[in-house]
Amino acid sequence: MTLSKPVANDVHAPNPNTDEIRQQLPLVSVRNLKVAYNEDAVVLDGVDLELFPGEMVALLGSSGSGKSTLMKSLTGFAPVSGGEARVVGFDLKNLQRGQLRDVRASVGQVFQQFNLVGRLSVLTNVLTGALHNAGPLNLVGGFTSAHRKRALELLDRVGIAHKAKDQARTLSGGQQQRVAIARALMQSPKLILADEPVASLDPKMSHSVLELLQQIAREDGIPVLVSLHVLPLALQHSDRIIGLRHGEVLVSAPTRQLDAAALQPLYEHDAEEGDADGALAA
Ligand SMILES: Nc1ncnc2c1ncn2[C@@H]1O[C@H](COP(=O)(O)OP(=O)(O)OP(=O)(O)O)[C@@H](O)[C@H]1O
Repeated sequence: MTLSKPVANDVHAPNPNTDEIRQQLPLVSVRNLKVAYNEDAVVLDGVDLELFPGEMVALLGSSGSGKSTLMKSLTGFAPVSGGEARVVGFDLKNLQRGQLRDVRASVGQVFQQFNLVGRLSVLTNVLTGALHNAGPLNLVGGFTSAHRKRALELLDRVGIAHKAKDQARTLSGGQQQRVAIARALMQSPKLILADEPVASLDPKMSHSVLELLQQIAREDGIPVLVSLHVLPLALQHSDRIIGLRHGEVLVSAPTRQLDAAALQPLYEHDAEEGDADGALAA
């Protein structure tokens, strides 16, 4: 059985829209960001990041460099201790009452461990994505036929409509990640954050899931920020790469200008921990 859906445009070719993309307003604009959990735990310092509609941006860095923290700061799960952070039109340092909920409703999230409810059907898992925007719905009979139609369309788009009635826990890892992506799309997100979405998948599935995210970025105009540990995957599946080292941006460039050697400094001095070797593996 193959999980690969035909890709409408060639995601292996350089994004033809790269120059036009950067003439639009960014959906994420972070300047001089500092994240400190406390005085002794400054995790990010002086980080700049912009995400534009339609681009897939890979976030690289060795373990502990701050990738997850940067993603968490964009949805208020890590504190913006200094600098500026604007996300989908909201100033995270000056949110009005209720606006944090609005930010989170606008940001689809995909995780390494999929975070599905295993005993529920695939369809119900996708439907839960609608809860972000839908007020007091509940899982039992609370969804409209329009919700169900949309969820089925999304399952078809990610290539697993035939699994809609199956329990989520019976699916393979690659299939579960596709369900998680469909659930994120059910939110009608303005931005997608994917924190190590392929770390639990084999190489073939990893390519397949990253192709899907790239396709969504391009076709829907949604920026996708994806953290990765494997450089060849980042080089193949992103328009731009941001590299963190000890909480600071060391690399920020279009992917076409980079190669493995240019990214190596992100992992230097960590070799004894095995991080560089792991990152360079295909
Ligand atoms: N809630 C917290 N309180 C204090 N320190 C934290 C907290 N969360 C993370 N950190 C610290 O922040 C640093 C960066 O962690 P983070 O999880 O962002 O790194 P990462 O690059 O995502 O790592 P990995 O690739 O291993 O997931 C680490 O030193 C970590 O111990």
